[in-house]
Amino acid sequence: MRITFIGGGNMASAIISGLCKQPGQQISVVELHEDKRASLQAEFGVTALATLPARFAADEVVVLAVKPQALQAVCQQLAPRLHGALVVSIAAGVRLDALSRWLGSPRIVRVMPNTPAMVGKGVSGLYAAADVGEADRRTAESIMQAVGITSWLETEGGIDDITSVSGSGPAYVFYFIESMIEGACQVGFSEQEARALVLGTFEGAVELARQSPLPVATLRTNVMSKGGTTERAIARFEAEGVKAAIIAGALDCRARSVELGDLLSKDGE
Ligand SMILES: NC(=O)C1=CN([C@@H]2O[C@H](COP(=O)(O)OP(=O)(O)OC[C@H]3O[C@@H](n4cnc5c(N)ncnc54)[C@H](O)[C@@H]3O)[C@@H](O)[C@H]2O)C=CC1
Ligand SMILES: O=C(O)[C@@H]1CCC=N1
Repeated sequence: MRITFIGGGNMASAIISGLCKQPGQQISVVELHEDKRASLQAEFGVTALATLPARFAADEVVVLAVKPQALQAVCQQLAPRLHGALVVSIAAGVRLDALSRWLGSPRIVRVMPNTPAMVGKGVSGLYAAADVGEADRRTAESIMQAVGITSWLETEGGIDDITSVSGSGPAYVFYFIESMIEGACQVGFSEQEARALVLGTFEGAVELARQSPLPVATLRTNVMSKGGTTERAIARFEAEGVKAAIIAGALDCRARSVELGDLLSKDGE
């Protein structure tokens, strides 16, 4: 498969990193910054270009991986060069009606990936309009399955929903990890020890949650002895509204995705 990424930043690098381990992929990246082009080429062996190719072919895939705010201009440059190539957009917020208007093509799949794609543990949501063919759906799905698990969404609003869970979710988890590392350092562990202890604890807890038939809340209460140490920690989390804040943050995240859609799916100047 010939795949060209437009934008070679954090998310594109994460997907490329997983994808280039698969045989038979011809991957190119169009990236404005020379230093990023050099490192993408050196790290992943991909072809890195400073400008868009003159034309694509109908059997190629173009992945839009620039910031949502840059997308309209990129689509307008791409439109005369597409020649029927399949477009996969990973941009948050920007909706299919705007993308198809800017690209002059309805052959588009929207994908909401996440950065653990870099280690083959990505979670991606996909959505396409009803008139996008089965072969194009399978192509987009196979790209994302090369770097993790995929889930088709029934409505375009599902992309906003999944952004607030798995798209942005790694940042929530890293925030929790950062906080636990800071706590461990305050107890007296070195940064290195704290990192190993916290990451080991996360890995163990996730694996236990995955393998256990018990609800996650029961796994939590199983750690909390009556009158013990964990109970004291969780009581503080509850008193400080940690759970409520995480839920509210996820809802704010979803609202921002809708808001970006309202702002960016209009035609700019
Ligand atoms: N970072 C994440 O965890 C996720 C990001 N996304 C989406 O992925 C897209 C990219 O996000 P990031 O990778 O985080 O941003 P980024 O800023 O790291 O990467 C964007 C890249 O596009 C390049 N660029 C800008 N204009 C260009 C142009 N005209 N031609 C070629 N390259 C151009 C920039 O130099 C930059 O390297 C966004 O639309 C975002 O909504 C989606 C899911 C998760
Ligand atoms: O923060 C953002 O807007 C992007 C979309 C999902 C994760 N990062």
